[in-house]
Amino acid sequence: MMDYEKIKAGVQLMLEGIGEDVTREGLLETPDRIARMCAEIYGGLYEDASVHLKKQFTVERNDIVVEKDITFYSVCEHHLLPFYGKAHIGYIPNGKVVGLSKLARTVDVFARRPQIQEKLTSQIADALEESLAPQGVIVMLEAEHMCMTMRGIKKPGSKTVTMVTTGCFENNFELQNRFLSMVRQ
Ligand SMILES: Nc1nc2c(ncn2[C@@H]2O[C@H](COP(=O)(O)OP(=O)(O)OP(=O)(O)O)[C@@H](O)[C@H]2O)c(=O)[nH]1
Ligand SMILES: [Zn+2]
Repeated sequence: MMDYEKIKAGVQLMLEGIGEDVTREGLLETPDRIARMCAEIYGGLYEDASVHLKKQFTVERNDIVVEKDITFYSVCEHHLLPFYGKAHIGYIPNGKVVGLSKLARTVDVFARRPQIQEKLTSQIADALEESLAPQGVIVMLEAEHMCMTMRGIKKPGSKTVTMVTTGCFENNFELQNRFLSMVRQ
């Protein structure tokens, strides 16, 4: 599990490093606050998506399922700054579906870790692929990276869009376009 004492010591060192007075009132509890926050924003490190995807329902028809505009917050592993936006997930079942909330839970399991957007996108797709064995999965993420906006190149409003396809969505542009038009509706 997470080592709160290490996190607190690290935060204290960083504050000292930037020249802050760690004994002033406003900062006194900050290492502890950040340790508690880490449990929340990096809690996905201790979660297994397959637990959420275990319960499945049988369906008679294998029509496309799309869950779109799933808000997510993650942290870029290069700068530890937030990136956040919307996840859109589509799949074509193979006789089984999962509860809709479980798609959003799967996004959270992988978003709540130090991440890069490409890996987050493929981890979501792989988890669905493995647990559900559908005919195909498509995952698209659109996000703003604070390391691109508040520092460095400073390009507010720029969006990073990533997409991963598996199975029947791979190289099938008609199916991909169907998903995209449902997402854009
Ligand atoms: N591929 C990818 N890159 C990311 C993501 N989040 C942040 N980055 C980039 O990671 C790169 C790290 O580059 P470095 O050159 O090592 O770091 P840096 O000097 O801080 O880079 P600048 O942001 O250009 O100032 C930057 O180009 C970031 O824009 C992500 O989710 N995916
Ligand atoms: Zn970054």
